[in-house]
Amino acid sequence: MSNPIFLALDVPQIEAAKELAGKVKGHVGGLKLGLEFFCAHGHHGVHEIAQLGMPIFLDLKLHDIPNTVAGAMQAIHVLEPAIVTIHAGGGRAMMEDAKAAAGENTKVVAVTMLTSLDDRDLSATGVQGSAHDQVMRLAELAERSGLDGIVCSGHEVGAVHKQWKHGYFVVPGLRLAGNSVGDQKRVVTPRQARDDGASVLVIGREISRAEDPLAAARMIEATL
Ligand SMILES: O=C(O)c1cc(=O)[nH]c(=O)n1[C@@H]1O[C@H](COP(=O)(O)O)[C@@H](O)[C@H]1O
Repeated sequence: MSNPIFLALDVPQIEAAKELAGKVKGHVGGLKLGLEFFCAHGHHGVHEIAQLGMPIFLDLKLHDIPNTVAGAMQAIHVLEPAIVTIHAGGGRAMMEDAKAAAGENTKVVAVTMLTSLDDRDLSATGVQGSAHDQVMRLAELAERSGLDGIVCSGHEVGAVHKQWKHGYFVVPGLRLAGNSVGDQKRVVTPRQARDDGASVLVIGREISRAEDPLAAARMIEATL
């Protein structure tokens, strides 16, 4: 089984990102480049990181009208990302058009409810019900829209996996027991997420902010 860990390279400098990725090479299965990195370095930055030879997860969380999101997907086609994120809240037509515009080797996954939000945050946006209900609802919509999978927290991945047998499930918000959660609210351990059916484990600060990132990556790998 391939290593499910994707390291979130949430740093604005290319050299720092390369150095961090180089340190943990062989102990993570891929690299995630998000808004911070992409806004700073765009295609050039992605090419630089892709040279390290690991699968690239382009976490752009696209959310706009269908035509605009499809155009953005076409514009990143050339980068051949293994995974791209869009927001499920953009609705069915947006998700369908995003998938149609993506390269055939790119998995398009929809963010359901960010792991930094809890039930109270959801209610403050005017949405009724729990985080669990919201994730299940949006997962069903993403499946019907023809996407490859979703992004959700480890609190929901077990239930989503039962409902969507062959889905591809990306789980961030992962912490080792007792570690600081920071801005995350729906958190589980990497092992728990894996056992409950996560396909990809997104890990950022547990590795990137560790005194010894290689030791941290190896330790997390060993828990799986
Ligand atoms: O799409 C994501 O990757 C994502 C979705 C989500 O709901 N929560 C979430 O934390 N993420 C990303 O996962 C990473 C988590 O970082 P750490 O909390 O440092 O492990 C960040 O790069 C976030 O942008």
